[in-house]
Amino acid sequence: MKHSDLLNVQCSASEPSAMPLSPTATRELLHQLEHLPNKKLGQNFLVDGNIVRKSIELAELDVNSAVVEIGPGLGTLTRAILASGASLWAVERDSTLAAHLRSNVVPGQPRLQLIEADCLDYPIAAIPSEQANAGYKIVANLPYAVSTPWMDAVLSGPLPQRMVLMLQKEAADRYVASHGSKTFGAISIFLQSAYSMHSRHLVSAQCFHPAPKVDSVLLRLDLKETAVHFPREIRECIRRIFTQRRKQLGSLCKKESIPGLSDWFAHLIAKGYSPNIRPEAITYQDWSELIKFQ
Ligand SMILES: C[S@@+](CC[C@H](N)C(=O)[O-])C[C@H]1O[C@@H](n2cnc3c(N)ncnc32)[C@H](O)[C@@H]1O
Repeated sequence: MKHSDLLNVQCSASEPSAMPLSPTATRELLHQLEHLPNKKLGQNFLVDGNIVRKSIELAELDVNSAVVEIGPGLGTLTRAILASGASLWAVERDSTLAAHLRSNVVPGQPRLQLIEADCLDYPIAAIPSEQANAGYKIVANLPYAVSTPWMDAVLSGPLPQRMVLMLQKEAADRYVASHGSKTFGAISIFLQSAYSMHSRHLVSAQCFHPAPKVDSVLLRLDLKETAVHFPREIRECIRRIFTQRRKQLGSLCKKESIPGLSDWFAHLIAKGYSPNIRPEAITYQDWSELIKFQ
């Protein structure tokens, strides 16, 4: 994936009144709730209207959309998703914030189903499987600490048609890394085999309260028509191989018992790869061919 479409999104000056879209309003609301932002839960709340609008615009939502949100927090993005007419399934782990959402957002919004749970247990909230299979989108300002295990869980399917995600820049870099780079790994292969990157925007720390100490990126990913979905045992095998990424792929393949692995490796050599090739030097397209050898 190219990084040439990395754009900056500026924070906005004016803020709609219905949402806590300023650091002051957010501080006041947190004070009313007697709640201090929890660092471990990545509680950096969006306080910028431009970023909220940009997220909704990128998601292209309408009344027919089924959306999953991870970590609705104070409900800023949640309200904007609902204003599009979409139906929303959300999962929030923090009990104070879940109670706030239940009393302030859920009652007026029959299109919102909120569960208080860990997104690693409910990676696509509790969206019914018929709805998920019929097509859904994910829009979320993610808790950064769990974004990669959560993404791994999402990629086990059913796959969303589109994801508009606020992520720590380092995580986004890994997801869209090209082969041969130090950040290219198993998650890059799984994600890029199923999704194309539509756009990537750098987001200023000032767009959050409290301002995070890491850089943030708003990423839109669209499901490919030819999406490759790796079965669990192959994903685990690739993950094991990448724990020894500097070793030669040929010797790593010999240690694995996945059917078809040695045939796939022979196919790579026939295509012109060196027998001494390392896992990180294989393109995600060639990794995704592995499923044809099962
Ligand atoms: C970056 S904040 C986003 C809050 C809100 N969506 C916004 O944009 O202002 C991350 C949210 O995820 C919640 N969270 C953290 N870890 C979680 C987990 N494992 N499962 C579900 N929610 C989690 C936090 O409590 C917080 O509300």
